[in-house]
Amino acid sequence: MKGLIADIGGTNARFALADTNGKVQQVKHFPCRDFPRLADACEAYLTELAATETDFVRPRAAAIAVASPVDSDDVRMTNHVWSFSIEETRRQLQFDTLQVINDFVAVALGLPHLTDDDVLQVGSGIPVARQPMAVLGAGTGLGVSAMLPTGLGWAPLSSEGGHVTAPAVNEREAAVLAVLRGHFGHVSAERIISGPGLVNLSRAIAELDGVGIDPDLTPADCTSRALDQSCHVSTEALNMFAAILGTVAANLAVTLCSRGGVYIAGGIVPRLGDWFLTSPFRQRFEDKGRFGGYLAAIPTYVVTNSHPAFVGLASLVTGRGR
Ligand SMILES: Nc1ncnc2c1ncn2[C@@H]1O[C@H](COP(=O)(O)OP(=O)(O)OP(=O)(O)O)[C@@H](O)[C@H]1O
Repeated sequence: MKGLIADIGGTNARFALADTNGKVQQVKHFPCRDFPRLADACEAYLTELAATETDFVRPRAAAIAVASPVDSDDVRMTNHVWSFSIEETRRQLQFDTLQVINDFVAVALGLPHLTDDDVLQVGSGIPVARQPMAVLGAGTGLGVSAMLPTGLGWAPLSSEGGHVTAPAVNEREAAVLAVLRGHFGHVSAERIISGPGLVNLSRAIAELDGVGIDPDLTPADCTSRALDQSCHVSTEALNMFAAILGTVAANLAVTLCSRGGVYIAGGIVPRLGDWFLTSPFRQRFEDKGRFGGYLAAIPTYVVTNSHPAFVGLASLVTGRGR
């Protein structure tokens, strides 16, 4: 029987079915804000499937990834208003089993299953087998995780690493961070490396330069204006986003000794296409003083598979985890 899998971010709820071989089918996206509760969004997906599939059988098992810490039955989304009890949701949706994990733990679980078709390498470096693999991804927030080798196979790392303090590597970044500190107090990496972070960067740069900025600027506006080079502020914001992502990724790599590679997922970087390959990201990744050579040997990849969390969730719901 197929299992239900879902990846719930701060903006989007994505659902699918996984068959017994881990094949992902019937992918559908819903905006989180259209539903009062997670259970309502799940029910809407199942109702849609029941209406369109002639041989539809309601799944008995589900694995759901959420963009928040999962350390008890009570789950509260970090970047959305939903909160829910896992057990109550299981009963409401009539599942025999409901596993709920952090969304980047799900992405990490999928890393050993990714193929060359699912990733695009940025810069040089060669992965070392059976060494930690790190992943971070900018979307509504900044997710972080890793797969760690153990004597019994791979183990995913639970992490709230998106909330580390944002690093500044030069005077200009320090000036931008000082502006943001004035607004937020503590400036986490997520305040910069995320969709809202792109807007924060643009506002801070405009404030420093004393120039006006579109009050309704969205993250997508910022990237499109940077990519078509129609706005200096957006161009600098996107370059700074890529550079600071490089520093945060390298900090993670040296912290975990992730010689198996560093993977960049999330909804933003894969949309940047070839621009990201020539962005300041990789140069900044290697810019680590005495550890520059260590980092130059570590490969970095953009995850181009559009649903990497589903790869991990499918392995979980079908019991095929490694
Ligand atoms: N073309 C784009 N350029 C930059 N940012 C974008 C673009 N399109 C969407 N975004 C931003 O990406 C964010 C949504 O990211 P994503 O698609 O990963 O959603 P999510 O899974 O709900 O997020 P998360 O898992 O981080 O909570 C929003 O902040 C949105 O404004």
